[in-house]
Amino acid sequence: MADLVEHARLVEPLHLRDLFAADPQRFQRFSVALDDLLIDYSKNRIVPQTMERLMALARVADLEGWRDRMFAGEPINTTEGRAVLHTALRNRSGRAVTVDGRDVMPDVTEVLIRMGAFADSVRTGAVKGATGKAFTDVVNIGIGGSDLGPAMVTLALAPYHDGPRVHFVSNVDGAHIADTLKRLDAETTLFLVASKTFTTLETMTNAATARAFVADRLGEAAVPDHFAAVSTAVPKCAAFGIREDRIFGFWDWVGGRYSVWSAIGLPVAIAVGSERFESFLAGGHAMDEHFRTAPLEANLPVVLGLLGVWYRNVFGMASQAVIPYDQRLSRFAAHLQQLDMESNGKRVRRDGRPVALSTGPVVWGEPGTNGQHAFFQLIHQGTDPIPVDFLLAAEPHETLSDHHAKLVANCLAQSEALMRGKTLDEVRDELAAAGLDEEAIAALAPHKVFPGNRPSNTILYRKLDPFTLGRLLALYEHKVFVQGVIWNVNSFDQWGVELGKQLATELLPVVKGDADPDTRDGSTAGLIGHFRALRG
Ligand SMILES: O=P(O)(O)OC[C@H]1O[C@H](O)[C@H](O)[C@@H](O)[C@@H]1O
Repeated sequence: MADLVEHARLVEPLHLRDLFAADPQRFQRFSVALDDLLIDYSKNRIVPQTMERLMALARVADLEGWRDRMFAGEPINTTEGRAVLHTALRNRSGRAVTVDGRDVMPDVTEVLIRMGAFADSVRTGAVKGATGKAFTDVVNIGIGGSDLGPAMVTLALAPYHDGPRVHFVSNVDGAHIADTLKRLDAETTLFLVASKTFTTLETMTNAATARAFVADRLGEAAVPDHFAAVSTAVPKCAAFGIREDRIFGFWDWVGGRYSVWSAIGLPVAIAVGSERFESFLAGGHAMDEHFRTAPLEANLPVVLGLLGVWYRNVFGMASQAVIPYDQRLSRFAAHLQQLDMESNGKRVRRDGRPVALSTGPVVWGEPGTNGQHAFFQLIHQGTDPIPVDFLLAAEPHETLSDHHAKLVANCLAQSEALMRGKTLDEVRDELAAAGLDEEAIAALAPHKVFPGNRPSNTILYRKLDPFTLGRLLALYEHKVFVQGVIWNVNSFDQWGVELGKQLATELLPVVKGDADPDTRDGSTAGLIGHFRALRG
């Protein structure tokens, strides 16, 4: 890393405008592609030696070794003693994948076939509710990885959605399930309880409410016909009253935030059909094969990951924006937040010692063009540059006059503006041409200057179909993996979410008035006192 910091001294004074002017081949030099999926990374603050040094950093960190260990099913999630094999869920190669000497592929295939058949029977109406009616609505009850992935994918694949309506309930706030249920008829509603552990407070609370909703309207005996479950904890699903043939399992080597490829994808399969779900898996697999075999220099996740390291560790940039110019990816950033921030939001290394470098950035984003009219001011002229990933499809699903041309023009305009900026001289000339006098120009010009030299990647693909969505998601999963290797953290555990859960369990009886708040800190006790006073 020290030599990268040293190298950055050479790069820092350079402006992207000048780098483009000096090198007509810059786009060709700094773009990588997997078939139609192209990443243009030429609008980054880099020169050829930067990439060479970043690649050297990856080799020193043994990125290829870690990658191979992950694909081989070694227990690289050491704090939980688990393999990391979401790639097995989308393995279409026919190769065996072994964990503890056992090939997991037969189990993966068995569940995939069973869930596909169930999804398709719900779609055709062959699977019915207790009163003999087909399901018009499906409610997925889950949170975190058991919600964000399937919700994001279902929305992204809206043009292919020809199955029942699908709703997602995650929050323990009763508003979420109440607002959902009030639009639904119990007779035609199927509930999917999705939880890796089948213990999560939010999901268990919402599942109990949904169960009561069915039992109240259709009688207790109707419950099994209106529920299915997805979990690694099969006995717990059965204890909830879910029929064995409606329980779809997965395995502890699938992290929650990587689980949309497993039976957690059931709502997606119900929405778009098992065939399209498999096409989504095939897209993920295509990216896996690329990541596994392409040289680092031409490897999309590697390039994206290392550029992130460059900005995070050398330039100290603490956030990363992801702006899809693709409305149906409007939950993509929300999904990436869990993927990236739960994976690499770590402060100790694999060996438990404090990290030497800053780790995961804050990931955030909204679709363009909406973002332009909201927060882009800060991205263009704020004090802290923020690297941006733009995502863009060449072909829209809609043929609505020139909407898509306008969308594309806006996306390209934003990255160009960030790169070029606008100099004081350019601003002054513009204002003079508009007829302003010298005094007015002097007062206004500084406000209209854009520094430029602000980095972005543009990820351009043919069309947002299931296969491409699979490739995009796997691209970001592996990007996160690459960065975790460089930072030497375990990207696959999430101990940071535990303390809040523990304290919530302790606080519940206090909030309910069954225990005394005096043992809490002054703020918490004070808030509980005020809460109780407000509740009368
Ligand atoms: O699927 P579940 O076991 O219900 O877990 C749901 C989510 O909750 C946890 O708190 C974890 O931080 C997430 O990684 C997980 O996806």
